[in-house]
Amino acid sequence: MHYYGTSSANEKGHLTIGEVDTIELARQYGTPLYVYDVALIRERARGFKQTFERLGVTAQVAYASKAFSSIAMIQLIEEEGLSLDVVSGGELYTAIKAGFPAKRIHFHGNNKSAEEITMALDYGIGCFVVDNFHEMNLLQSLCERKQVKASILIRVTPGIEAHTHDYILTGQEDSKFGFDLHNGQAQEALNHALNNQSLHLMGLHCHIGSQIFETTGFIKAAEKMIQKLAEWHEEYQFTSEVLNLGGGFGIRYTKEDTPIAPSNYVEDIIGEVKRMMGEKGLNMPEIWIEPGRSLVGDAGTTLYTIGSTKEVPDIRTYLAVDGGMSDNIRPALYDARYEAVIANKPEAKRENTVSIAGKCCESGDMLIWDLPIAQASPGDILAVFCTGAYGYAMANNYNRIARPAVVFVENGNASLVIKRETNEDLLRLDVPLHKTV
Ligand SMILES: Cc1ncc(COP(=O)(O)O)c(C=O)c1O
Ligand SMILES: N[C@@H](CCCC[NH3+])C(=O)O
Repeated sequence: MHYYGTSSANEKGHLTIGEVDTIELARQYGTPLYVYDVALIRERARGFKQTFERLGVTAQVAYASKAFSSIAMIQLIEEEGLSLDVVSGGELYTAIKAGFPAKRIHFHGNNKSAEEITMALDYGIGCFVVDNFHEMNLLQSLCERKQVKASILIRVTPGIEAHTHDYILTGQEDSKFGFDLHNGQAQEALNHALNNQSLHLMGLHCHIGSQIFETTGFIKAAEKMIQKLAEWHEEYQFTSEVLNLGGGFGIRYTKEDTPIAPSNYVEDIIGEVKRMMGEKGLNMPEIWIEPGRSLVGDAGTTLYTIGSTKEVPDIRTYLAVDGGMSDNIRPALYDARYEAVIANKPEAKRENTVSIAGKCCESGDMLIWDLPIAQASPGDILAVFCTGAYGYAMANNYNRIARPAVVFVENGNASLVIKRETNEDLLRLDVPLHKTV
């Protein structure tokens, strides 16, 4: 049994997180329920920050809030002194409502609308990560109209094939994101930005993908960007104030996953960046990174109540829970793997093998195939680990299933940070037939 963060078993033999009994949580808040181990999020945040401090490198660690965004989550990130990456008007609005300092917000996205850009300019955010020429022109004209100047990074695709699922690859040449670094697009973007009074070009950004275990891809991407920076320094006297290396650091979901510690990712990559910048005779820029999954992924656990069972003789046993692809679409979307235990007896011998089915009307709604598990009965609580990133964030109302609640636990206390949706909530945007609005 692999216990993450502050997880443990108490004297009743129940799984605890943040010194709170998960069975009590299930009873009090209902299931499905996302439970976040706040101490583990703090530990991860501090780990990233302190590594940069130890290396003597000026840095911004921007939490990629797409992994999990809520008012409380953003406030926690602010408490830990990180910056924030947002990718939509909704994430930006959440951040502002959470009281997050606009100057430490970086705005991403491959198709930001005029409304979103206007909103970001009005809030006075710190940086736009410009993805394409359409956005560059739009941003420029909106800045001119408002008589303001925007700080920008240019997002480049360095042509790196990281080893991860195809759907979460982003740095390869054939990608919808960013300016190609090698076919002249990035240079054209640089020229455009440098010749524009409304834009202040701070540097380059790249993000090669997600759930990556090796540092080689990050280092190769950095090498390609540094090579370009050296060429542009010579040709345009352009000095990059910032080099943003994106996020993508992998985490352990199952025993097959072998990530390195977050601090080691940073040490390895930054060591090489320093060396390469020195080799090219360039000043070390401020380094920005954007971890999402590695800050919150293993801090999240989903609690479900076990319901029906179906035996397919000589083939398998299906055990159904009261959630599924509506609260965790990752197995269906990426063939993602998870581990789980029965939370009321995490230490019990796992002598059975079952497959955990969701309750959606979809054969593909399977959370875990062939899970070794203790004897389970209806009413037992199943805890699925590592659902903290892209779990709630990608939750949906398929089959009109209401989205679960989210609680934060820390030092023996639990607090509700997102309420459970109700059936009434599901109707709040509906307009009855023949009624005009
Ligand atoms: C631009 C960018 N930055 C950061 C992230 C966060 O990635 P992860 O959650 O893998 O750290 C993503 C998502 O892959 C991204 O697209
Ligand atoms: N949502 C994806 C990762 C995409 C990250 C955003 N660029 C996942 O669950 O793994």
